[in-house]
Amino acid sequence: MNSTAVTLCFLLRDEAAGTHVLLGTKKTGFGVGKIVGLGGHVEPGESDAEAACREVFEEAGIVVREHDLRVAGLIEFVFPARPEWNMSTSLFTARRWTGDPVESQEIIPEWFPVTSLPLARMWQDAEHWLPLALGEGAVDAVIILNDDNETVASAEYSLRGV
Ligand SMILES: Nc1[nH]c(=O)nc2c1ncn2[C@H]1C[C@H](O)[C@@H](COP(=O)(O)OP(=O)(O)OP(=O)(O)O)O1
Repeated sequence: MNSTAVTLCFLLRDEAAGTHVLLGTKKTGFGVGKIVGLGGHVEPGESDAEAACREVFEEAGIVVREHDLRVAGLIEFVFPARPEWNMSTSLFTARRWTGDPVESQEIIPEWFPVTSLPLARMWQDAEHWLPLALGEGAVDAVIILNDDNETVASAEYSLRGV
């Protein structure tokens, strides 16, 4: 499958009210208007982990070190009607970082309880894989979108390391 390498990185913070995850409203580009994870394209010569750290800094001003990333899985997003949008997406979580989230040109960052994710405002497929990726293991998934490039035609996933 010819797909673009991208990353998503989910910062997790334990509070009295429970664990929260940093997501953000996309202001530009792919998925504009949706609440998404922080992340983006892996540049040539970069590892997935390097790209995740760079994107978190560019999109929210937060410094995450590679050794504080936990591998949370791999998702193939398949857009049969727009194969040029196909993405192979490395997922990470992190519980240690430096700084407070700041709005960037791309993202308005916001914390959400992991037990109350804003799924209605996210990509429709997120309900299938995001709760699993934020858990203890790692999720491997293949999400095939319908020709509207929004709704889910099929979602197959399995859990690693639980
Ligand atoms: N079906 C889907 N569900 C989802 O939750 N996230 C998806 C998705 N398909 C793609 N993504 C994510 C993966 C990746 O982090 C992001 C696309 O990368 P970017 O945010 O970098 O896109 P942009 O077009 O804004 O690119 P840049 O101009 O390079 O920033 O969209």
